[in-house]
Amino acid sequence: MPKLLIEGEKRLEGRLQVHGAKNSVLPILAATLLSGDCVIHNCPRLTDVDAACNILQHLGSETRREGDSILVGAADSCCCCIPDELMRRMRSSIVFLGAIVAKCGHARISLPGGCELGPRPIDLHLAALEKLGVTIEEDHGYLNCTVKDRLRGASIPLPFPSVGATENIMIAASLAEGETVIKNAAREPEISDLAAFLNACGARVRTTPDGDLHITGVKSLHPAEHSVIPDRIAAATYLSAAAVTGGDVTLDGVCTEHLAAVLPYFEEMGCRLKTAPEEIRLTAARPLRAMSMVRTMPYPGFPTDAQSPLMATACVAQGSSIFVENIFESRYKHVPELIRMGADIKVEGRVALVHGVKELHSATVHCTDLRGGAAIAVAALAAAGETELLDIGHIDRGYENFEENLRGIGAAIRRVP
Ligand SMILES: CC(=O)N[C@H]1[C@@H](OP(=O)(O)OP(=O)(O)OC[C@H]2O[C@@H](n3ccc(=O)[nH]c3=O)[C@H](O)[C@@H]2O)O[C@H](CO)[C@@H](O)[C@@H]1O
Ligand SMILES: C=C(OP(=O)(O)O)C(=O)O
Repeated sequence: MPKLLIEGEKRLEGRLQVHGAKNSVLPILAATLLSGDCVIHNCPRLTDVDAACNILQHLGSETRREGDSILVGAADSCCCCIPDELMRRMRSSIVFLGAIVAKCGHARISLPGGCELGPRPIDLHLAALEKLGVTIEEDHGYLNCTVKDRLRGASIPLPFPSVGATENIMIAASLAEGETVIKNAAREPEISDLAAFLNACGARVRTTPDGDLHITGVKSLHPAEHSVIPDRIAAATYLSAAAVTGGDVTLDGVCTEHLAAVLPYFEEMGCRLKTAPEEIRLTAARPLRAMSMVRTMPYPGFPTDAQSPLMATACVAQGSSIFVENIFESRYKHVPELIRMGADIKVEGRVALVHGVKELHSATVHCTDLRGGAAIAVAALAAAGETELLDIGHIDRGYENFEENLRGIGAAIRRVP
């Protein structure tokens, strides 16, 4: 199994281009099933994106990569079934359900994979699709879904603004008869990006000032060309890497606005930020100062996906930082690995208390999940000695050219088979 070897204590300096957002490109690729013949630009090279293309191919669409673009051909006939092996490869496989039922009127899928962050039920997805007229029956780990006639628009109040459920409803409701209103819809930038793509294909999706999403169903969608937004979580990770190494790094191709909840924490740590709409320069303080409380919340709050990379920087900041994880029940799996590297962290339920230490040291550590793995790599960049990072397949799900990017700004990091 490949692993990363990271020799720490190298100051990061230079410029780095941030890739397109994993959490945008995946639902957009699912939605292409309804429009066909699309060109999607700024698609990162990630194993999750490969998985999405494999699902599209299995369903009957051709996909071809040209540079950072993916060309998706129209599926003449859709096979309507995603096998278990493909479903398990990522969380976003569930977002294909809304697309398949809208296109074919029936679907057979099993449960999705993705990072293990505690229970990740899909009850909100299924209840919403039922409201749109889908009948769902469980059959030995598979869901058999059927639509009588056509999907019908409905009022769908979400008890929690689930990102995936909002996406599934948006895609399915685009071809439903009549209007769908999603109350308490997720507001993440990736939701707006999916809406922009659907609208480019002829859908009618709009957000009202109170944050509700209104989707007026249309008869069919047409092909479109779309460019995916920058990955705000990759940006937050590379800023964390710059901060923890006392570095001076400029990120290109970002959307600063999407990072509004994250950037103030770097300033609190004493880092200087110079921002333009598509560029952020971080000049780190030495030593870093602890952060006040970081509470993860749905957008526009602090993103749960950025919790672990920021925690890695807090490990070497002077003073104590508090993290409160409000989105997932079990998103501190990286903590025992950081402790192996000398971090001082206590976890109680949703709260993690990080006492900054003077120095981290190298160790043999495992990626526990995607962002947890990236966080451990960030810590290793600051640690004395050479860290051996295992199970790096998690990192490949969400970071394009992770080690090349970091090496380009001065990190001593290499992948060994
Ligand atoms: C591929 C993708 O875009 N992944 C992101 C997406 O995941 P994902 O779409 O899975 O996240 P959700 O917003 O749906 O989940 C948030 C919370 O709602 C709960 N829930 C969700 C659905 C449901 O049917 N029932 C239910 O109880 C989940 O268990 C979790 O506790 O949003 C998360 C929250 O911003 C991010 O961390 C993930 O990176
Ligand atoms: C949790 C994440 O991904 P997924 O939902 O695909 O598991 C993530 O991107 O941090």
